[in-house]
Amino acid sequence: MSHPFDLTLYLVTDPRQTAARGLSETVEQAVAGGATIVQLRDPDAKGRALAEQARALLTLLKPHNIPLIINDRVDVAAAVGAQGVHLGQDDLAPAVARAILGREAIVGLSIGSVEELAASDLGPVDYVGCGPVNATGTKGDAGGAIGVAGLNDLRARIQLPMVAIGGLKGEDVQGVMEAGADGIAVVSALCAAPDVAAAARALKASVLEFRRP
Ligand SMILES: Cc1ncc(COP(=O)(O)OP(=O)(O)O)c(N)n1
Ligand SMILES: Cc1nc(C(=O)O)sc1CCOP(=O)(O)O
Ligand SMILES: [Mg+2]
Repeated sequence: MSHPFDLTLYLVTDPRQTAARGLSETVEQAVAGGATIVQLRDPDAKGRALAEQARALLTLLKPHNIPLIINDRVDVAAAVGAQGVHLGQDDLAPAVARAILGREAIVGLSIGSVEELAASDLGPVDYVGCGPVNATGTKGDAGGAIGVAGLNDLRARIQLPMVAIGGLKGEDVQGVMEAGADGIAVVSALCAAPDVAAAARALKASVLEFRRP
């Protein structure tokens, strides 16, 4: 049984977009506004630097009982005792992450198409991240936008908790939630917002308003 988690409002961090405000300050404000889960994503960071960032975020998130997910780096997640890891189709396989991190770890997997779904072992997976729903400037190697229709298609085939990701703004929330997502994962809508807490509050209220009963 993995740590409890709530996909309602999933903050994914980005080193460029948090540079001015600072990583910890950005995460703190997002949590104040209602972010329910946080992923540390810094694809260019070396392991030691990533581990230091992760430890700082764990200290910050612990009193709020909010899980920290490490993007890609199962070794760093294990080293710092993070609650989970998010893996893509080219990262370590979920079964390997599960074997390393144990049964309590939250293991997320990216699925961007029916073909990727067919090639994936969802047995060791706790939730899926589906997208990009829209075009995004945050991830240079993201696949083509799948839109709400693509999300609908994946929802019909996947029983696991699902978070939608990719270019999501307030105006997209109704569509992705009506397609059956359990929440939204965002980088720029929070990290680049002038008021992170206010942006988080507004996004979360919208997710809760439009979530399927
Ligand atoms: C919640 C969530 N969903 C999808 C991704 C993308 O993961 P991946 O495809 O491995 O790409 P990178 O983020 O590693 O560049 C994610 N990170 N989080
Ligand atoms: C990290 C990530 N993964 C994606 C996927 O489709 O798997 S899109 C993405 C970046 C999302 O950033 P923004 O909210 O700024 O568009
Ligand atoms: Mg990855």
